[in-house]
Amino acid sequence: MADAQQPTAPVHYAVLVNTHAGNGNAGKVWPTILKMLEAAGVSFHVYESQYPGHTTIWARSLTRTEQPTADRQMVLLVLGGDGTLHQTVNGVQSAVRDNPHLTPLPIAYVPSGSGNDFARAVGLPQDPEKALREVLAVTRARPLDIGHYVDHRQQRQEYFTNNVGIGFDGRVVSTTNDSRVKRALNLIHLGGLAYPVHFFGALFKQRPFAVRITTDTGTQRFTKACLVTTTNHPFFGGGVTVAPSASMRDGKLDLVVLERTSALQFLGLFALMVLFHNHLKRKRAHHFVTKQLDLTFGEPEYGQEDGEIMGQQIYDFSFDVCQQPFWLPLDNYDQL
Ligand SMILES: Nc1ncnc2c1ncn2[C@@H]1O[C@H](COP(=O)(O)OP(=O)(O)OP(=O)(O)O)[C@@H](O)[C@H]1O
Repeated sequence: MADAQQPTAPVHYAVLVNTHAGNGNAGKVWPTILKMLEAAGVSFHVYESQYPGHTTIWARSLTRTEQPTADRQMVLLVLGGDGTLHQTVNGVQSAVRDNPHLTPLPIAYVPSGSGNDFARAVGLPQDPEKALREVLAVTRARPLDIGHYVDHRQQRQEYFTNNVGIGFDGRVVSTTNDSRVKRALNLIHLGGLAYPVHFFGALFKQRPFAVRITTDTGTQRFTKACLVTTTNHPFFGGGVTVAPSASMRDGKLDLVVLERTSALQFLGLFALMVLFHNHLKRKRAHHFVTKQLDLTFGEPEYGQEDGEIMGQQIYDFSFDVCQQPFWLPLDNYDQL
């Protein structure tokens, strides 16, 4: 893949802030980040998210109106979690899809969510202040893979930086983000415990299901699938290594299918994934690396994309890969 060298026009940052990310953590670090931006003397403007989905609208409109010129390179600097980054990528890419003459604006990122899997995948510090210092030293954008899917039933399409999970991880995310337990734990600053609580709930509630999978090499049908995750990089669920060898530069997506014969067997497989990352060697685990992918489910299942709820529905998706320029300190670019 070509390394997109950018013109060295002066950078202007559009800072897209979601103070609600990370159970409010982003709101706490934002005053410090703002002071650091002012102290660095960089040119910037702040766009604060007022409601879920607002960041997509900002990113889409900025991509249309702030195309790079010889005098100015606009960079979208995201302060939030994986969900906020997801919204930003969708704003940029949907604008370019509607008007292919547009250049996608590069995205910089200061992680302040609860999972921060994208930051982990690209080797960006999890500490927002450290990440900002590194981001401000970046001088050019470089492309990385992002996933794209078409939802045939709902007739819509979407982009993702991390993964789309249908089945077990979809259920954990959906029940956690939707739950009274999480709101109660948030009040006593223990929101992080909500995931383990719902993990064990999902372990007993998630029944095996059928899925038909078509990859570059053919079609296969599974009848006892429990987790069907299409991923752009190794991590999901806040640092769990679902696909250890997944690359953001190979122009391909990794698909991991875990089958379930009993709650105990699935728990064992999941434990291997969390502790030793060697789950893909087991008989009930299946791994595909593919440029294109069709997933067709027979029954309603829960889904998540980049840690955001997709709802419970009968999924019929086609996936492929495209590129997004990122304004990040990618010292490890060749290894991604
Ligand atoms: N003004 C707002 N009010 C309420 N929610 C918002 C607002 N703006 C954005 N959101 C929502 O905040 C949610 C959380 O954001 P995000 O995913 O970035 O953080 P996170 O879930 O803590 O991080 P991670 O995905 O890394 O675990 C998203 O679902 C987004 O839609």
